[in-house]
Amino acid sequence: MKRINLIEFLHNAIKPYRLIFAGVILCVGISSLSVYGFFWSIKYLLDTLSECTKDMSKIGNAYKFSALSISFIAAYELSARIREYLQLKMIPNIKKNIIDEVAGKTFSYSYNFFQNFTPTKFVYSAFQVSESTSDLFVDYIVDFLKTGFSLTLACITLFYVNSTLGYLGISWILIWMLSSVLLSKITYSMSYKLSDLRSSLSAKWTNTFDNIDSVFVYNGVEKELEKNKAYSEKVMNQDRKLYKFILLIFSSQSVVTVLITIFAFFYMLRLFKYGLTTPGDFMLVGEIIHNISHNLWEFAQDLSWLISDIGRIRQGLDMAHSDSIQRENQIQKINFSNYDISMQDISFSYNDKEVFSHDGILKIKQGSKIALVGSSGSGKSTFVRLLLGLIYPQKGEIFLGQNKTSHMNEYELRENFALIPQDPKVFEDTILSNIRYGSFESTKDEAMEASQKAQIHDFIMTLPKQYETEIKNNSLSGGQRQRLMIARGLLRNAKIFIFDESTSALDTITERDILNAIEEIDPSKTKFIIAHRLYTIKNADHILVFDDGKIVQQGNHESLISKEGLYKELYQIQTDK
Ligand SMILES: Nc1ncnc2c1ncn2[C@@H]1O[C@H](COP(=O)(O)OP(=O)(O)OP(=O)(O)O)[C@@H](O)[C@H]1O
Repeated sequence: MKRINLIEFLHNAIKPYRLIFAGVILCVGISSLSVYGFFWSIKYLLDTLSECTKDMSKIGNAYKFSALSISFIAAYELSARIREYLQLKMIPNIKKNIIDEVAGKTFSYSYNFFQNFTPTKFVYSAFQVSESTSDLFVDYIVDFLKTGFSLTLACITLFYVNSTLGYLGISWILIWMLSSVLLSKITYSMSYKLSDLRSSLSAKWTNTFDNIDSVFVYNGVEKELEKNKAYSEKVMNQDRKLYKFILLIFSSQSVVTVLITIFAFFYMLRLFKYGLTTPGDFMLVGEIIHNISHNLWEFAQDLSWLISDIGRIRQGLDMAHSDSIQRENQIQKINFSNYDISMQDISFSYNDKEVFSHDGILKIKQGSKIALVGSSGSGKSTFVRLLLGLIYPQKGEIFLGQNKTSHMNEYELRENFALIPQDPKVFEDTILSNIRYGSFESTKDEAMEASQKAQIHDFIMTLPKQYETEIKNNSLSGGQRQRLMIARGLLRNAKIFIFDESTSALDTITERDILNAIEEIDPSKTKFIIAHRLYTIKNADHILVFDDGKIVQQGNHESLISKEGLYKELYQIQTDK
């Protein structure tokens, strides 16, 4: 697993805006120079005014320095506003791109990743990455640049006034920065942990809401509140720890600032006493000390928040990259003369625990109707996921036509399938969009035809906006969702249909009608039907009986019922014969 490189990630985010970013840097430089230009012109104004107390003929110079001071203020304001305008052109776009990039990366993960992840934790972390990354650009990069320019100019000015003060300034800045950087390592690990705790807390809340029926029916509100409170306390403690630490750093830095200010003022007074400084120099040094102190504070604060943000970004990126199974096979050109399926010496395991295997060759002819039966957890869905290329066997090969599925492009492989899942969920969109998900190019008439076959059309026509009605999972019954999925599947021009327990939530009459609709699907299409109710698959061409991750029996209904075995046992239990 390759960790996402943070620097590369930030560099990619800023790359398209190089020119604007260069403009921002230029504006920051002009602003800093204007501030110091202002300080210098005020120094000369002050010195000229003090000479004017003796000789009024120099008042013309005072006007010149006043005009210069005003120009520096104007230059500062102008460059600051241009910088903000440039940031406006850049920041919202960077934020959007980062959200898009995180979303795009998500879909490159394997199906296994989605089976095991917690959506809220992921979404929370992804948004943290986006927000924190844009903060990096808005607040920190610009602020650090400002601080860098300002402190450099401050040191140059101090050296010009007095070299002792210059060395004092440099030492102060270096010690402060070094200690801030060293201490920030501790802040970083604290922030990383805090971000992880926060995203886990939101995942806990979602889990509670996912179980809302049980929470209400089993009077679990108190228990849920308690559970979540325990977690929010953990978050609070970690938060407090971080704040305490930052306060400690800042307090020690405050002491240093006061000591240095005392020294600088007494030292300047001494120089003044011996006529070595002018009132203008005094004002200049006072301004610079104030400026250095202000900039160092900004630096320390920015650094602590920057480190917190980097902790958040790192945690989000690590989480987004916790994928483990990736395909390494070469993608090859595909070629179909038929859509027969075959498997050879297959074995698939989750975390080293084998959940499906088949020794030897299993062949399924194009156009056959295959039933998969067996108890819960026996491996039927795993078998289907292997066919769909959602997971890949650690051992053995699956062929579609003459092509190894592991060597096929995933999109090209899945184009051949329509899946009607066991636990249907809808997109929060219109009914029509949900059905047309089966084929984005299909027309409304085709979607309506599929809905009729799936026995859902009449229901749709009773809705206020019919096919344009917006739906949510909770606004449809389980059976309605199942029929919607069947319509979606029928709309796809697939070669292989997989019906995973797709009539389990339907009443007997609707179930019969749907089974008839399945019968009517083009006979050249292969159909897999996973069913617990064996009467629904009696007329299948071939029945595969699963037990404990293996196909333990196969044949048609008559042949299976005529011999002792799991199928006969299950059939007898269900029919009471
Ligand atoms: N993501 C996963 N991680 C670990 N084990 C898994 C995962 N998904 C499924 N399993 C395990 O694989 C085994 C086979 O599961 P599978 O879903 O294929 O069974 P099934 O026959 O389809 O069951 P059902 O009829 O209840 O849907 C089970 O023991 C299950 O616990």
